[in-house]
Amino acid sequence: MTDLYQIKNRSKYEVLLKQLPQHILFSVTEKIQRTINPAMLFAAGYKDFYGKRFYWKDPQDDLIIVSFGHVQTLQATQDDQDRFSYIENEWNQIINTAMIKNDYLVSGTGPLILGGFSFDQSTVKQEWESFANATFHIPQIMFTFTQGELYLTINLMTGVNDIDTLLSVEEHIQKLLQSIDAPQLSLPNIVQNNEIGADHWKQAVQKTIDRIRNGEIDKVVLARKMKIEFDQPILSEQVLYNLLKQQYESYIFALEVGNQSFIGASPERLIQKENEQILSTCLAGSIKRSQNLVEDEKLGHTLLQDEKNQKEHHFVVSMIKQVLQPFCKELSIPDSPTLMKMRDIQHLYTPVRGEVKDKHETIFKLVKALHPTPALGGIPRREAMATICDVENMDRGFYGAPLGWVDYKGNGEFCVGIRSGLLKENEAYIYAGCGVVGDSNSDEEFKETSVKFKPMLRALGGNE
Ligand SMILES: C=C(O[C@H]1C=CC=C(C(=O)O)[C@@H]1O)C(=O)O
Repeated sequence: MTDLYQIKNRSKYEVLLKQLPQHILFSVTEKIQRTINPAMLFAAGYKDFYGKRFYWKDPQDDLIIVSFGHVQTLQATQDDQDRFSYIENEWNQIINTAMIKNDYLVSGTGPLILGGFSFDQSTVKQEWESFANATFHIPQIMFTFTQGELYLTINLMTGVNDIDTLLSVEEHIQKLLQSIDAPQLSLPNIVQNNEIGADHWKQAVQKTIDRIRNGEIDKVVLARKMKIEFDQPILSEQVLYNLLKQQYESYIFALEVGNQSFIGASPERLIQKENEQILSTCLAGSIKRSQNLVEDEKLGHTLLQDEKNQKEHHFVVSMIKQVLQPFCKELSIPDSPTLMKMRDIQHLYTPVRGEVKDKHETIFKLVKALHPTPALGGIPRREAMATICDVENMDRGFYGAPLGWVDYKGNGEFCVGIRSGLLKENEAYIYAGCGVVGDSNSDEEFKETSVKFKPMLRALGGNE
């Protein structure tokens, strides 16, 4: 049993809160001396915060964020609005009047917004009914695991009963810390497993190859989905535990919105910004892995030499370079890609580093300019998006979309939400796509998407 948790300086904050006007974000950050397993902490929030939890881990485990509750939701719902600028403006307005108590100059602490943008501004939401074109939350309670330390940020929007609110937040934290325990991990049983419209999808790929060969477009990324049904509701923590065990070299995320949860293990960074420094990733071009070391190396070598995959990759590198150049004093991009090896698949990988001209430029601007890169959309962007809309016959929702966090200085990080799925009570939808170019073959692309389903299928307890 842990000792009782108390907010440091609570009485000081109570005095302060009495003086603050209403509708102001009040945020305090403290360092706490406890050893906590982040996934168990996430699970401990099931009772009080189901539907309002968030989990984020970057590939190196440099930063892990676990949050509970929402003090404010920022959503873009209109189809004709610039959702990136809208969220940026809303967040700036909140920050401009906020009272922030954070003595630590540590990235990922203090008030943040957590969430993401949908892949496109689709009006048909299909299974994604709880997710808007942009869905971000300011959490009420947020734990940040970074640089070997643990930070706790508490947020509240000032109103009428702030002292009571602060007390109830303290109680919630106590309860969370006391209920950290190994959670019930056995997954529900799969009763049905359905690759939706497999034949239709292959035809769509062929149609796209024809358009590319006709010279209408250069590259389009096409995706498909599977629906998995369980005999009982499936919970974020059950899947999260498996992803953390099986895909630890990835970004691992879970964003709960009511009874839906967007969850995944993505190897792809869209953009990271910390003051002047930015980092983006070109990831495109894939081949399976082999258990046999020699065979696996051969596969990697084949991928590095393969013209079709090189072409797919090159479209991404040149677009990211073109988009980031105007923002940067300098950009550093290796001349040729290397391999990124994940458990089931290997990719061509090129990191892009830069130093921005204006350190106050927010990450929103970079996300807006980059999304979707040709690793998820295509070239030219507008025509590729129209093709996706025309032939894919599904709503991508948050699949393939920017997901991450932004702090009160405009810094943050977004991954690309691939190798992911949507949990919705007894159902899960999982998504996978691949780059189509002129020399693609629809059967081969189908096989590639089957490999890309594997991480989520395994985490859901399915046969891979
Ligand atoms: C669209 C996906 O992967 C992208 C990222 C890496 C490699 C890709 C490829 O080789 O096609 C895709 O561009 C997905 O996993 O659903």
